[in-house]
Amino acid sequence: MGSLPTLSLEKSAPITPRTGLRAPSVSGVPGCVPQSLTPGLLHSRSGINAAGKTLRKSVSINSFPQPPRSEGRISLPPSPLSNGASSIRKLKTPNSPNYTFASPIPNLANGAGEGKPNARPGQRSSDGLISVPSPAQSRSSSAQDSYSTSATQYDDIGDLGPKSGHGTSTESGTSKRLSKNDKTDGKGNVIVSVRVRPDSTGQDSKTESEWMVDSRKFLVAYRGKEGGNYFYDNVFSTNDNNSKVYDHSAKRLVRRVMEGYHGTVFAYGMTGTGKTFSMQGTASSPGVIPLAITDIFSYIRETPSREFLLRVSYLEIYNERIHDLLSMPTGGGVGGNVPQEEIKLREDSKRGVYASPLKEEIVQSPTQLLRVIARGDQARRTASTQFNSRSSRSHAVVQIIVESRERIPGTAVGCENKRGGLLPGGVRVSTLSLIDLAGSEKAAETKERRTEGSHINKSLLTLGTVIAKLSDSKDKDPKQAEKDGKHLPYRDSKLTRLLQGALSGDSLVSILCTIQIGSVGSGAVANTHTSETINTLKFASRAKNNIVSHAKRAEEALGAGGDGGARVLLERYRMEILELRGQLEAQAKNKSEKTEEEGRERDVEEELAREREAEHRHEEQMLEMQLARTALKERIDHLNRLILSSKSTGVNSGGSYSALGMHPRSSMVSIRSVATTAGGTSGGSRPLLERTSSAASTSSTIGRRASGQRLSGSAATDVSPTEDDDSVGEFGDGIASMQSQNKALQADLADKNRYIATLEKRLLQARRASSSRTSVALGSCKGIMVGEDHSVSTVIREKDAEIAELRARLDDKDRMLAALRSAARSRDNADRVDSRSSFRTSQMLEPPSSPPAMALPPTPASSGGVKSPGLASGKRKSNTGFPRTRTKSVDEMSRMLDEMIQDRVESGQLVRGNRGSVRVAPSELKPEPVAAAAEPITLLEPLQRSPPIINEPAPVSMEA
Ligand SMILES: Nc1ncnc2c1ncn2[C@@H]1O[C@H](COP(=O)(O)OP(=O)(O)OP(=O)(O)O)[C@@H](O)[C@H]1O
Repeated sequence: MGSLPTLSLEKSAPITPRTGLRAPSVSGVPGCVPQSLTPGLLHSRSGINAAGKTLRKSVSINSFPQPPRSEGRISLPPSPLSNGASSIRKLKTPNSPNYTFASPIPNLANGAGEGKPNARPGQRSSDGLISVPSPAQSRSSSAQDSYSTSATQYDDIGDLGPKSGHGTSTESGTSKRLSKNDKTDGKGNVIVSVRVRPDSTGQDSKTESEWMVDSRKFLVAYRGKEGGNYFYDNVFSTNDNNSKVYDHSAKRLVRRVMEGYHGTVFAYGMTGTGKTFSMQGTASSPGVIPLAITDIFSYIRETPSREFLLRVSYLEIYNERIHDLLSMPTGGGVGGNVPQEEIKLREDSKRGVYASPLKEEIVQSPTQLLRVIARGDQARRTASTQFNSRSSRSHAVVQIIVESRERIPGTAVGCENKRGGLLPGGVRVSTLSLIDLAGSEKAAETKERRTEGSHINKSLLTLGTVIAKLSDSKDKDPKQAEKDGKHLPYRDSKLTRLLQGALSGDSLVSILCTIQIGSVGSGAVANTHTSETINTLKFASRAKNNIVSHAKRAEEALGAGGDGGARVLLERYRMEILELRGQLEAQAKNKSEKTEEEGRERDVEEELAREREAEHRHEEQMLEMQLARTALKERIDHLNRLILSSKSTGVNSGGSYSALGMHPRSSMVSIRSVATTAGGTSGGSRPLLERTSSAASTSSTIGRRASGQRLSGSAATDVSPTEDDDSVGEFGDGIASMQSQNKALQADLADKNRYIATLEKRLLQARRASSSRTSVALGSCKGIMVGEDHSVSTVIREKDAEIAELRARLDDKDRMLAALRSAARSRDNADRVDSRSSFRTSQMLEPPSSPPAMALPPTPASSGGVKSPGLASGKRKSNTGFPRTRTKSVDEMSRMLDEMIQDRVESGQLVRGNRGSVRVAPSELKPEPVAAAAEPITLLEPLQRSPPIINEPAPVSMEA
């Protein structure tokens, strides 16, 4: 109209954020019976209808107050709702002969026919529903009070209930039905509904008498100035609740969106007429958005043959700027915004026009989706206006993007075929846009409201203009018309730009226009209200007439490539899942291989360690055995020498004196070997060495010839066995030699005991170590150490046997030693007797001039009967420092002894050997003393490893 009325506006309250779904400010609507229009009652009643009562819906056009002129008033842009009248044909007034209020609707005043008019096929029942059975596939919504009756039809839907007879007509007085071409020209894809909001005051109003709302005829009629009949796809009376509105205007569209079509539902109307109430509803009466969400998830549940992925975005266009409501802090409101990256509208050949960058949240449940939307509602701008204390000051657009893909039977996530991870058919993407437009308003008090109103009105005006121009190109493809130079001003506002796809035919469209025809206050306000209502009705009519939708099912995007494909999250996620699964499998494979390799390495290392340990143990055992064997061998040699020495003592003594020269040497050898063998393990090494020197000194004491040579260093060991044979006792001092011999033997005995103790100790240690290792080995590695354990135990047994044997030999030696001591004592006694007699004899006889050759050992020094220099000169000096007088008497005694021996040889009592040795003649042998010594020799026979020293077969003879 171009002029704005001067209105007495309420003071605008500051803009506050919404709190989600709002409770209705008007109660008493549910439960009301549908209005019915009875001509007789048109002028009698108004306001909210009560149960069982009819409503007056029209008043006399003459009583309607004229709107005030607006000259010189606020220069807000003209309301688009009042600006499009010129572009459409004028409605006929109620005076038109075709317009009648005398509809064949039964009088419901008596209640007889309440809700049950004489329904004819194809006509609505009293509640406004078409009496057509629901199609078989029609699903009942899970929302309360949902209906299963189809509300409209779409171009490719042959199975939906026919409703084509109830279209729209703006021809006054003519209930023009949709032509049969509606189905083919795409009009069936556009649903236009009008909802009448109940009067908030409940007061009678003259304006109501001028209106007639017949939901059964889909008619809104105005009898005032510029009056006419308006037919739509749906007309919802004040009694119709949100559920019914949804079922008839959006339910089918939502289903089609789930099947792959794009769908747009938007609410249009003057401020405060119930757009937000219809779109959002309340907790007790959910609106289009929550009911659509419920149906979306119901559809997903009922369609196991496909898999779905849902994303949601929420934006608002406020003052011609796009804001992302999901990225804004809740409760921000105007002035409380944090700076956002500017969101621009872009166009894509596959996506059409879209806002970017825009946050999209993936949702998996109705509750989650509702929470996301409620969060966006919190951030949406609202303010108090003249007609609405919580007026939406922006256009709000909820977009639910539905991705779906056919699911191959038997394949769940993770069981995809290996053919590149793609399933036949690809992914289908469709979008459901649910738009709550800001309400147009005529004037505003504050500058802020005026600015908002200016932008709101401008965008709504552009929307009206676009729709009006669509009429001119409705016989053409809108895109083709665009090419032909038919300019459609989509770009003149963000709203029309965003709705371009829907308006140009790519989408199924459902437009819900809200009006209020009740009392709205003063006459001026009422006039404005009526004007806006008429403009809304005209907008709805134009939309129904002009928008032609050629919506087609969205193509399925194959793969993740391309512009469209890149946006298909379902496919991207699938590819990502496949990729991640591949990585996981590769990692698991690597891990298992690594584990196996580590296990193998560990096994090899353990095996090596075991081998090393076994080798080490074996070496230790070998070393111990070697040591023990060496010690035993040397000990055995030593014992053998001792035995032989004792034997040779008996043999070489010739019944007189033992050849003690053997003892020092044997002792030295054995002691040295023991010391060497025992090494550091024996604490007795020092005493043994000391013993060596003492033995040497003892030897030197009793040594007769060149004892310095014999006792010096290794010379002792250089003495050949031949020499031993002839090394008879050369000392005349039998007492000293026997004592020395006894001492040496005792020392040897002590050494022997010590050595055996050491051996036992070592064997014990070896046994312990072996047993502990064996037990460990058996515990950790059964069966592996059995052989070793067996060998170790064998060794231990052998050692035990050797020890037992050694002990037996030791006992033998002890016995032999006792026998020797006994023999020595007997000999001492005999020697003392002989010495005394010899001394007496020497006093009576002249000593011989030459030493007896027979008694000398066949040493190099004495071989050939040559006297030693010492002996010859009579100046031999003992190494041990014996007094010369003593040496001399010994010499004399020896000489005498030699003479005596010579005498006995001559008398046949003694027999001289080939090499100068003497022995008792067989006839003179006395068997008893030999037994003690002979037995050990026999016992020790197995130990003799060196050849016997005794060359002569003569038995051992020891004088008692
Ligand atoms: N059909 C209805 N039944 C009951 N109450 C209604 C109905 N329609 C709207 N109302 C109430 O009217 C008031 C205004 O409604 P609503 O905010 O939905 O209007 P609007 O068209 O969205 O206004 P605006 O454009 O200013 O945002 C709310 O309190 C709402 O509860």
